Amino acid sequence: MTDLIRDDELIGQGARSRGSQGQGFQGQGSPEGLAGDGVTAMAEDISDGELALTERAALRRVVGLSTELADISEVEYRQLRLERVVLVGVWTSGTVEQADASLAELGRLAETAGSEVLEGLIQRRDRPDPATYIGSGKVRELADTVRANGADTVICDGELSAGQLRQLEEKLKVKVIDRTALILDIFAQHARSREGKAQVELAQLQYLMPRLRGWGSALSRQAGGRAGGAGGGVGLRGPGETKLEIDRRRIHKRIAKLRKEVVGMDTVRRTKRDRRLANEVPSVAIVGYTNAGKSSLLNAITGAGVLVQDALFATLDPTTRRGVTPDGRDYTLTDTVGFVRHLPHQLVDAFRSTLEEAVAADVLLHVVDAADALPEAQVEAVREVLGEITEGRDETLPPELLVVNKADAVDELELARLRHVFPEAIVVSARTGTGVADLIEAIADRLPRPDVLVEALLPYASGALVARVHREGEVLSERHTADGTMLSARVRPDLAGVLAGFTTNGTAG
Ligand SMILES: Nc1nc2c(ncn2[C@@H]2O[C@H](COP(=O)(O)OP(=O)(O)OP(=O)(O)O)[C@@H](O)[C@H]2O)c(=O)[nH]1
Ligand SMILES: [Mg+2]
Repeated sequence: MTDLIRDDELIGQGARSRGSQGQGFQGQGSPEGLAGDGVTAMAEDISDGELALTERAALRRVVGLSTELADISEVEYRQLRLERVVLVGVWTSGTVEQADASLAELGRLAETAGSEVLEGLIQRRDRPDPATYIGSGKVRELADTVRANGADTVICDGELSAGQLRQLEEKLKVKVIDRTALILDIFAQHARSREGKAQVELAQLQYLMPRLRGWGSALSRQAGGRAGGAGGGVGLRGPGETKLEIDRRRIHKRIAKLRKEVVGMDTVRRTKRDRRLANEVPSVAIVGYTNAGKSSLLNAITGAGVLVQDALFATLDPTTRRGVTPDGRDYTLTDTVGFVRHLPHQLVDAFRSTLEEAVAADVLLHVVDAADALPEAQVEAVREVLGEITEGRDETLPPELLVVNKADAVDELELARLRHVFPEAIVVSARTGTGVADLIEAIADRLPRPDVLVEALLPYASGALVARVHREGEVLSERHTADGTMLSARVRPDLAGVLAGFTTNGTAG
């Protein structure tokens, strides 16, 4: 970011100055910035299931290098190839802080997608201009900013129509994408599982359908237009330019096929889940805003090595790990894809099955980032999407356990404020471990209790069964007698059935 541009209507976004808690634009390792702090921070424990972003980014970079610019050095390449973007937002309602935070977030999203953010502009308007998103007079100022900074892409903080995108591109002579395309692009880069990839492609095609005619044409006329070619750059990866050119019917067909695939994969996952449910292992789902520290908390609670990165949408595939309560009961803990303000509805639809799984858990662990500029807005955005998922169904959301994370990253004053705003929340730091023990207790408290009271005398030869009662049930008393272990416990019906085989005199019934 360079200087602010300020006048009555066009308000510069001094995003760098907002970066005190690592929420600004600087220092966040973008996928291209391979030596960035985010990347090194996660280097130690990456589970097999989720290979590092580093690897994906590296691959992407090498591909570009070999196909386009094989004869120049990597540094030169990166300067040429990295999108240099200018952000622009229309501020229609809310406070100036909210408008700033939205654009700062757009900047982090852009960096996550591998772009370099040069400048951010916000225009105060009652509503976006139907033709050019920002007012036509301001388009010229934006064009000047673009030229002055040598930018090659403009990213708009909203969802634009095909007409708006086309007109802006014609006037600005650079590629124009919107927030939705950017988020879809990040998802396309990050999706790893077959299901995740299908879900993202589906969402991208649904986004592209109404925009097929026109958008991008302004640029393809330009010599070396960046919207075309291999990879297409930010906002145009995934289905990409070649698929843009196939006709609607074929896209429709592809969408139908993907839908079917997603449904099929959903069935597989449901079966797995049902198997878990049949075992009646209680489940906890971690939900929350992207980068709130969900994966870090999963690691802190279970000791798992799930990918953690200071990048948005590091996690796209739900990961399930085993957790144990302090009194030894098992439960499952599932990490989920993060939420973001204005999560494209195409993505909500595409990820519905994944999110539904979270919503079917016994407890929702809702993680909020204390160090965010607007933690309350994070909570609101997450609850909104969760509400959308259960909308029109008689299913209700599981009880929510709100967790304020990154307590180490804010001062006492802000912590006190958050405690006041969210009196029910548990305040933790996944990084230092503060509060994690309390959190584990709180989870244990909220898990459904096994409800069949049994007394059984288990012969010493049945040590494995004793261990199982400890793991799955709640042991009320345990005595070692001459005949075996005398247990009084609350267990779930299936285990009660097994234990019914043992009378209190220790013989199998
Ligand atoms: N200071 C501080 N940083 C934290 C804490 N917990 C997580 N972080 C950092 O926050 C960033 C995001 O953490 P993740 O666990 O990947 O967050 P996430 O919610 O899983 O993010 P996505 O999967 O991208 O949605 C990483 O850089 C973490 O190191 C904490 O308690 N304190
Ligand atoms: Mg994560």
